[in-house]
Amino acid sequence: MLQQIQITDSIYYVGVNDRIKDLFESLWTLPYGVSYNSYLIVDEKVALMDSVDLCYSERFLRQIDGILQGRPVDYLIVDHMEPDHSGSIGMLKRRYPNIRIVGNKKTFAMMSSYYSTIDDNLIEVSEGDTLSLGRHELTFVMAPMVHWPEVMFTYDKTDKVLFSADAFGTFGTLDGNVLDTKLDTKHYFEEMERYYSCIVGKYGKFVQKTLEKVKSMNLEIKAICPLHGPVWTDEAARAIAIYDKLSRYEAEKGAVVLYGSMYGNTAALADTIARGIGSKGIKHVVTYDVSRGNPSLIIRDVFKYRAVVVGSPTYSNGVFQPMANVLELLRVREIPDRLFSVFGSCSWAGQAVKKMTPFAEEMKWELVGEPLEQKGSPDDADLERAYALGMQIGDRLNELYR
Ligand SMILES: Cc1cc2nc3c(=O)[nH]c(=O)nc-3n(C[C@H](O)[C@H](O)[C@H](O)COP(=O)(O)O)c2cc1C
Repeated sequence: MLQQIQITDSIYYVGVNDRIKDLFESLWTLPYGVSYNSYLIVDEKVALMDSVDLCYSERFLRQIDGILQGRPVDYLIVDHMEPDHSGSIGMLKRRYPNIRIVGNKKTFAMMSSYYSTIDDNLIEVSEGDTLSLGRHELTFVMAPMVHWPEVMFTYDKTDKVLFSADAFGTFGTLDGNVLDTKLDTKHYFEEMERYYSCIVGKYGKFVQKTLEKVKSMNLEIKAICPLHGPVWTDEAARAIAIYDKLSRYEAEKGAVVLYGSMYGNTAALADTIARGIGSKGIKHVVTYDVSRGNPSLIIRDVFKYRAVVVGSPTYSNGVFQPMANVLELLRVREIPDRLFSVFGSCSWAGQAVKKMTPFAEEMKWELVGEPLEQKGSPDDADLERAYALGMQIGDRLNELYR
């Protein structure tokens, strides 16, 4: 029989890798692919923890069959309804007609909207409810908005495993192994920052609430099983620390310089401002051309660094569209407490700088320096003003991170 991947004596990994999807949520690049994780607890009763994207149902069911050898799945625990995890519920229901589906009130409201035919054998649970599988006892912990409103965690008291839905998840397929102790975790941790910022980033307050709640429960946790990426055992504390830091929006000393440019004028200002910042000893200055830069890296870096500097040419009386798109991506994430500076270029009637400047107020960010706009190609005086703006940003960063 094919060797199965075990997390504990009676918990198996039955997830799948996706290297075909090129954009997660049709937005975020996947250079290392992504895994959809699911876990099987084999006891007197069998429980399956979430499912996988519909495209991978067949492979998923084969793995389950390989472990169960004809036994049915008794319970499907739905910690998260997003289609990359709930997509195979219909297949499971057809394969195991008596399967009982466990979720909370919000889970089932969503289930009826996504899969209207799945309406029987539902077990509704609330905060703190338990379910015994025989030896294993599962406790349900609500984690609303740790991505979606219906999200819950499931804690297995017996093996001390926390099934954490999308929390502590990361991009990247699971190649060769599943447990952190058996993987080179370096790129998973890098991808974790990008995953968190783009996927969960808007919901920092809710992540904090759930982290505090789980902490106050004093659970002994030997393994965290998220719905994407490695199972965290030895490195669980590091994964928790990253989620904690990012959900507090804690920024490092550094600047992200974002610009759009058709003919190089705004680009020249951007490089000059970046040098001004660097001249003050700021080592982390990351500059992106927003027409080409990967939006997920831009968002990740705005989560990471304190200063955000944006530059745009005036385009048809407004902000250059690629920059407007980036500002919108940042706006919806409601990242607090950043420094903000604005610059731009125009030819006859500048509008971009004027229209971008109120973004500071909207986000409650601190505006550093005078917004800078020049006409046509920047001359020496313009470049000197740009350099001085960069120095001002560097000075402010040095003040804040003494
Ligand atoms: C399609 C298009 C629309 C523009 N619209 C305006 C405008 O409404 N007002 C203005 O002052 N300049 C306008 N400009 C001029 C640019 O803002 C100006 O050339 C600027 O310096 C370009 O900066 P860049 O070299 O960074 O692309 C427009 C240019 C183009 C190509």
